[in-house]
Amino acid sequence: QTGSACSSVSSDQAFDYIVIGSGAGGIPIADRLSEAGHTVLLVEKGPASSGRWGGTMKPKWLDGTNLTRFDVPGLCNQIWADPVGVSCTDVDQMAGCVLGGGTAVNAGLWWKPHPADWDTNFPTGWQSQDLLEATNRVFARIPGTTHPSMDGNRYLSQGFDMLGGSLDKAGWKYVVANEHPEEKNRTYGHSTFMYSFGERGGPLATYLVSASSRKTFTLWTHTVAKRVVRTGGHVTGVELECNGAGHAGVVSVTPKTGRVILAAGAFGSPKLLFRSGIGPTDQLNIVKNTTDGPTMIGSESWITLPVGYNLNDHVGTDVEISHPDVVFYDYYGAWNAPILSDTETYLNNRTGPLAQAAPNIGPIFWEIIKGADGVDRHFHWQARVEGALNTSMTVTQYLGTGSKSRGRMTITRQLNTIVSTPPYLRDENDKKAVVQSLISLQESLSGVEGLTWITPKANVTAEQFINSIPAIPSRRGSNHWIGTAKMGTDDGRAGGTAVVDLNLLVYGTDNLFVVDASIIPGMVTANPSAAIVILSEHAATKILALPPPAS
Ligand SMILES: Cc1cc2nc3c(=O)[nH]c(=O)nc-3n(C[C@H](O)[C@H](O)[C@H](O)COP(=O)(O)OP(=O)(O)OC[C@H]3O[C@@H](n4cnc5c(N)ncnc54)[C@H](O)[C@@H]3O)c2cc1C
Repeated sequence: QTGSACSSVSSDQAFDYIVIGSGAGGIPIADRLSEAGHTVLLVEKGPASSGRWGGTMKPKWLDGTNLTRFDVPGLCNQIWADPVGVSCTDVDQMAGCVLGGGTAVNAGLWWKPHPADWDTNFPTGWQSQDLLEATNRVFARIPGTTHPSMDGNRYLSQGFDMLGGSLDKAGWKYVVANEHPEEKNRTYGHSTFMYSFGERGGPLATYLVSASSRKTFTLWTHTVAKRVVRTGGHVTGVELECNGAGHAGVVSVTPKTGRVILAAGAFGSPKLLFRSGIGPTDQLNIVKNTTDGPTMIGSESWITLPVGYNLNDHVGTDVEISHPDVVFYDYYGAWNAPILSDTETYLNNRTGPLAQAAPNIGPIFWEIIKGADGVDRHFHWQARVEGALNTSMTVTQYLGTGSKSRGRMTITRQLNTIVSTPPYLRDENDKKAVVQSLISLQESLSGVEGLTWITPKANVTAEQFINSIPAIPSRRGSNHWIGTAKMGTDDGRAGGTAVVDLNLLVYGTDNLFVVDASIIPGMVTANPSAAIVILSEHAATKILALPPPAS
């Protein structure tokens, strides 16, 4: 239904491609498809974020500038203090529902993937060799930086120096990570961020800028996609829900040749599939019993696929250490009561602590541990200056590539998505490797003068500690959700595990694709946004090469 504040979609308008969701997956592919000469509509349910796109959310000290909270690296953790109007309300996890999705709200960590990230879990055509060109294109546009402040200095680096120096003494090797993505075993380095010119940067400042310069590109914010409209396996348009602003009605794709790309994230894309009658029968029956029921596509046209299974996230384990050298900076305080000289240097030159990600992230370090099952498990450790004391560092261990545990997401009667089976440490060898990796860190830091372990305490073994933390998202979650519309050759309609094929086409359809974190078969080593942008680039090449659907 069209509400008064929503513009109705005109029925004579059609787009070659409709991309739903403007996150790490959606923006790059929308740009590439429009670059190829197609008409592209990018639909985003949230409001503008970055000032460049008309965003307005900001603290007082940014009044009079075109910057918002999303643009200033030092304000990136504001999402935790004040998520209202920014985070998704239909997902039981933290996710950005604004223009840019996760790339607008995240901490900007930006990693060139280790070759094993592709080679371990991805199928033919998606191996590290196949992804080289896409990787180069992405890093040419968004190179990332290890020193975001525009004067090249790193501010408040005491924590980095103490912890990095200690690892160095224990034999870990310093690397510039994105120059040597393959060196991820007992190595450490500075964080790399997608920031540019002292601001957030990333897809919003690159791909979206080039897309928007083309007449063929259209962006609709504040516009919620409800479902795709389809006849059998052919999608003819997208139904938009009025949520008080934006567009409403059914927007069509170009007859016969048009395509729809779901890029609404690891929860948003499955939700759209469920509401479009695509998924496991139990989930479709739930949707059938909601307000969607009367207009939902008939069960004779349902496409049964394992959407929502294969859910994964980095399993996170926080430890805390303290050292007298470490200096805390109150990044949360920078919202209401910033240090004036720091806002000045930031506003005047994009320098100083506010040009760096809160809460002073780094060092990052890596180790690979072989499990009893022979599988290499990649660990990514991420330190930040935050914790119980002013001299604390919280260090999060993430288990990535090689992890075997999986969970499931489902939908509720209220049409919210939930993590119904958390994916954490369900595999014994995952758990053993996590314990082993913690022991390895404890050993490496054992001789460091002045260093105190706050968590785990000295009288708790690594195993007891790991077992003591509940395997639930609030305690182990990393906001790196993937896998709910898995890519593969084993067609899920025939009992396989895959929802999309190697061109990211949803099985059982001829013009519906998924291009976001959902399609990733298994976890990558580090924070995943760069990997998702790379796969979006690669997907564009594949989709553009496909012949149009047979009419
Ligand atoms: C707080 C936080 C911090 C993070 N930090 C980092 C980091 O430092 N580095 C890193 O690499 N990764 C980080 N991540 C993870 C990373 O941002 C995500 O993995 C990535 O953005 C996922 O990309 P995506 O395209 O799958 O989905 P998203 O980026 O989530 O984009 C999905 C988009 O779809 C929109 N949408 C959803 N449903 C609909 C609908 N029905 N209609 C219209 N639009 C819809 C959403 O509003 C959103 O804009 C972080 C994530 C969070 C939440």
